[in-house]
Amino acid sequence: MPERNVIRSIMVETPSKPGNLGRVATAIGSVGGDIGDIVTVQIGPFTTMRDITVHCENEEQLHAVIDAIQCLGGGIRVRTVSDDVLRAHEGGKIHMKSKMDIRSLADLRRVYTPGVANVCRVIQEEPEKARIYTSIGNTVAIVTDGTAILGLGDIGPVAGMPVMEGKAALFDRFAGISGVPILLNTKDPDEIVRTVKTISPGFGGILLEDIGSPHCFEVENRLKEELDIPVMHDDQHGTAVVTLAAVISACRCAGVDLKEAVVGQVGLGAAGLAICRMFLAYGVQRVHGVDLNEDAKKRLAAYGGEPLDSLEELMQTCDIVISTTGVPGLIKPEMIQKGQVILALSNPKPEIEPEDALKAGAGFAADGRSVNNVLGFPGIFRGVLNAGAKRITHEMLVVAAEAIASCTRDGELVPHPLNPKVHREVARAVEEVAGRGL
Ligand SMILES: NC(=O)c1ccc[n+]([C@@H]2O[C@H](COP(=O)([O-])OP(=O)(O)OC[C@H]3O[C@@H](n4cnc5c(N)ncnc54)[C@H](O)[C@@H]3O)[C@@H](O)[C@H]2O)c1
Ligand SMILES: O=C(O)C[C@H](O)C(=O)O
Ligand SMILES: [Mg+2]
Repeated sequence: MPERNVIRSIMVETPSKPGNLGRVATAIGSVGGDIGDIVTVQIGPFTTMRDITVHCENEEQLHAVIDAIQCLGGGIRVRTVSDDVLRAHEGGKIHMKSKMDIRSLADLRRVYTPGVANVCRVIQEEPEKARIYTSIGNTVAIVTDGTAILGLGDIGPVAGMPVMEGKAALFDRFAGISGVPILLNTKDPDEIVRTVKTISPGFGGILLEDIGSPHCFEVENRLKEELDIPVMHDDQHGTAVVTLAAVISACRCAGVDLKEAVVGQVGLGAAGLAICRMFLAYGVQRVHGVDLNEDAKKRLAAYGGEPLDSLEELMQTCDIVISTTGVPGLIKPEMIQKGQVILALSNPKPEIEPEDALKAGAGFAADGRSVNNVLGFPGIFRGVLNAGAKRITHEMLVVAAEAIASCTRDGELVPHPLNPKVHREVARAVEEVAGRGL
């Protein structure tokens, strides 16, 4: 089934006579459009208006759908075409809400002044009580400088805000954590570190998001060292955890020993280098990598991986290929070897569509929508916050990956993100390891 990323609401006017809706539906289907909801907005004596949600593979198909409806004639007309996803973002996706009801003067005095003053004094005397009497221990800052927003590149922090709001929504939905987007108007590592340290008292943890390489490595390392709350760069370690989980599942299905497999990483930026480090630390003997940037290849070599000269060579020599370049269509079907595992993880579009990779002979294939760090970061933070841990360790990341793999059903590479069990199991595994270290 081809992916249908273009979703639009088409307002169609038809004469109020039987059979017209059928003609419209047939026209949409005849050019490959997939119909979602149909809402009848208005039935008049002469004309009827319906809002039809149509899912298309691309913009060309959307235009073909519109033309097919317009060509029906007989008074059938497309009135408007609107973008549902854009509309759903109006006003943003998140909102800070009070947990306390404020209905009476007594409520007001308890929530706010003068009652609150005593709570402040309690925390002043015993600062660790902030964990009990404030939301700090359940709040994570989602920090970006906007330099590597998905695979869209350096589009700036404000343009990246929909992604940060999305991560906050996922934190809430899957782990009951308040995520607060923090947009930084600087790319300078010193300034990023200084700013995050300055705001850190208000947070139980820091999730760095879509901060580009190589400065993301320095920013994360320094913050980990200088803060006593957990810090994790999602694009590095969240991604590495989920990728390891997917590969564990693929190897289990294929009856292959992962540690003996040859792993090839295309793109050695934030996600790619962390994936290589994760596989090497897990005991995989041979991890190859390619990147356009020579410094990125040197970083791989410093961790014990083996840089290669070309994508073609990597595709010919590796059993498992993972790509995180942000370049759609980089991997061509003719490069795929029979039985290869292909994880093309770039968002919003992969280096090769999974169905094209499978058609070309891959044994397993997935893209960045299913093999996505949403399976990792909510549970990882739930686990460390529950345990009151000060840092996220490699062992915690490995048990998180194994927990994800343990929730994966036969024939799948990763579990569905809406399966609440996966986030619970990741949190449980991480909390257990974190608890041992305290
Ligand atoms: N599925 C997920 O959960 C997930 C998580 C993180 C990142 N990603 C995706 O991975 C991509 C990269 O993200 P990042 O944060 O690592 O970015 P990044 O900018 O840190 O890294 C991208 C790397 O790819 C290299 N590259 C670019 N074109 C290349 C080519 N033709 N051949 C080889 N190397 C090439 C760049 O030199 C760079 O080192 C993005 O599209 C992002 O959406 C997916
Ligand atoms: O945001 C996502 O969907 C995953 C990942 O963090 C990315 O940058 O692509
Ligand atoms: Mg990201």
